[in-house]
Amino acid sequence: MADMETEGEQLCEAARNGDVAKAKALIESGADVSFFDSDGLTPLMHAAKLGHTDLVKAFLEAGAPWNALSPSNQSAGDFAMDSGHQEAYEALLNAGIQAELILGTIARKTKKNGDFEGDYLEDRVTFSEDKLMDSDSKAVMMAWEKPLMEAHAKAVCSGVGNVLNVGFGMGLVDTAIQQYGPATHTIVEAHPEVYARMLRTGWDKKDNVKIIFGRWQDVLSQLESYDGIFFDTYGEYYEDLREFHQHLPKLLKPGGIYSFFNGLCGGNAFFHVVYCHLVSLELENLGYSTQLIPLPVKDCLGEEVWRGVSQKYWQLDTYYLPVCQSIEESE
Ligand SMILES: C[S@@+](CC[C@H](N)C(=O)[O-])C[C@H]1O[C@@H](n2cnc3c(N)ncnc32)[C@H](O)[C@@H]1O
Repeated sequence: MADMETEGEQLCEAARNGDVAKAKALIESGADVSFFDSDGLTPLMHAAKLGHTDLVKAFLEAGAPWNALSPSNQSAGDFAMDSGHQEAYEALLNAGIQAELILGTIARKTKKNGDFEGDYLEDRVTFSEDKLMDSDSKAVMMAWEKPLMEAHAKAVCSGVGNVLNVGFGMGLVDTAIQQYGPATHTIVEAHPEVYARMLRTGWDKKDNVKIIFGRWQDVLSQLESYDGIFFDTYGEYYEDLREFHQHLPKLLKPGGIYSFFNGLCGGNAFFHVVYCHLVSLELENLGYSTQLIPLPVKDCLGEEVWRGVSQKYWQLDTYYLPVCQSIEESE
């Protein structure tokens, strides 16, 4: 045990010194590449912090976890990114994308807005002026997202015509979509209380609105094809988003625009970058190009926003709004 610890410490030291030969010798003699030192840092984090790319690669090849987190919730990729070590950053980014393509260890196992037990659709929800919460005080939707929802609406309504939104929440995106006067505006919503509130507030009375109550997975046969589609559900996994994407060729008209709430790994800057790449790659394989439009969100996200909410689902300064369209048409 003591030996393992000493070897681990030595590996961290070799990482800090950029000593590739020493690090390789230690790894060969059985030193643990996933060792955390007394500061809670791994050899990979030390190497990334100081931009020792050869070591970053050697540790990754030896099986060091790319997604280990320091006590301040930073991964090796965050350290490389923050210190401006481009090469080390790219090596970590590639490792992250490859690992997630195969294993999906992060976002595939976390639901939107955090990991939680139970079925959200059977829970009670509470509405207040600035948020919609589930029974665990986790935010389903919050008013700070209004400018983002307006930007999403603008993107998916750029050609107006027929628009589809999946997930009503607080109706922010739908209110914005209405302002563009689409010919038809279809809304899919699965939560009975959210649906009841839609009826109470007259959404079913709007001329161009068609509400489909149910999980999108269960009502696909009632959907048509659309000029603009927005997707923003809650209590679902990354796998559900991927599954929705499989239906895009049927749901999106030629020339149509698709966008989704990009909250992927919103608690960690590097993981977020990995997932932005991953989702873009997966969409590309389906024939769609993805443009990520940066929108600053720091100013609308003071600490007070999260009062009473049990989990901050977004902690980054910039939101990357995805705008997807068929590769053929975007060329
Ligand atoms: C984050 S909110 C949407 C917020 C919305 N974009 C807005 O602007 O207010 C997610 C919504 O998706 C709904 N939802 C969750 N799972 C769903 C599913 N499988 N199918 C349809 N709606 C779903 C939730 O009940 C919730 O109303």
